[in-house]
Amino acid sequence: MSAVSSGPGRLLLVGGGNMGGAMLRGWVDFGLPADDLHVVDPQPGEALRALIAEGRLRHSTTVPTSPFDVVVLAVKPQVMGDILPNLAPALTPETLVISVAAGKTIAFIAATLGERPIVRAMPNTPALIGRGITGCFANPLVTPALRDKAEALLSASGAVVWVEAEADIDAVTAVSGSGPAYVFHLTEALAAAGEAMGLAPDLAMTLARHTVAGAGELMIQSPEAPAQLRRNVTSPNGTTQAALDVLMAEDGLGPLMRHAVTAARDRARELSKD
Ligand SMILES: NC(=O)C1=CN([C@@H]2O[C@H](COP(=O)(O)OP(=O)(O)OC[C@H]3O[C@@H](n4cnc5c(N)ncnc54)[C@H](O)[C@@H]3O)[C@@H](O)[C@H]2O)C=CC1
Ligand SMILES: O=C(O)[C@@H]1CCC=N1
Repeated sequence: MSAVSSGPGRLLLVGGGNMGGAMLRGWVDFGLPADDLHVVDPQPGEALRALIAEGRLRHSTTVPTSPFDVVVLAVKPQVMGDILPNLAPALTPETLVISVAAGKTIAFIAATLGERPIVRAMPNTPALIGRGITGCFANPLVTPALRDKAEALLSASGAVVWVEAEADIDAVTAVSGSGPAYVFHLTEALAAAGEAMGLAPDLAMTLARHTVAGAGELMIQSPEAPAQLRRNVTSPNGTTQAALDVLMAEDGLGPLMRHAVTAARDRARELSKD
């Protein structure tokens, strides 16, 4: 994190919504000075409005005319095409562009912004509490120093991993970019199952939330693999085994998850064509 504290230079974030806002929180908490952090968003949401009110960053509704060292694109993929032509005043040939937009390729971005250092990054919303993970791909114009800068910035949101093939970003999107939603839905489904067995809704949700959160934390803190942690819960012929016989059946969670994650990956591929 020292690179962020010592300054990545001037950073422009385009789009301070759910994802941009979550990354912003990490940059603010890690001490990026307000004068070096500028957000363009014509309709700032609640989180961004709070940071603006606290004086933690600069904000405008259009792209500023001064150049930036790093420009992070966090608008919806569908509006990327409208945004890119407006960015010229904020760019120098050395500006590092980081895009978190699902599906939008480096070639798509370079077609408007020109050949330049570009990183495609796929973060996730646990970034809001510094517990995200970001998968990244850098084009060949990203020097080792720029890669370090990107990694320092993105690690303000949690872990950072790099992939060697740009196409893998679509799979990263499907696994970890969208992944928090699967876990939240699992929590909803677990609570609903408890409710269906007669537990009060609040109690069922409390049990489900703490179970998912506790199991998640255990997976991070324990040296044991998830499969072993699962075995540790499963007494032979006990209650867990009865449930896992359903979840691990041929038509259980495994194929369903593969089906769902493949749908997300395929949608990322489609977004590249919009
Ligand atoms: N939400 C998530 O969990 C993740 C989202 N992403 C990517 O992040 C990007 C943003 O997604 P969200 O934050 O979920 O969407 P969002 O709708 O919450 O945020 C988008 C923001 O862009 C702003 N905006 C719209 N037009 C603009 C313009 N012309 N100039 C500047 N800002 C503009 C909106 O006012 C809004 O605040 C997408 O490309 C998505 O694929 C990536 C990883 C995870
Ligand atoms: O749903 C989406 O398209 C974005 C990308 C990953 C998470 N949210």
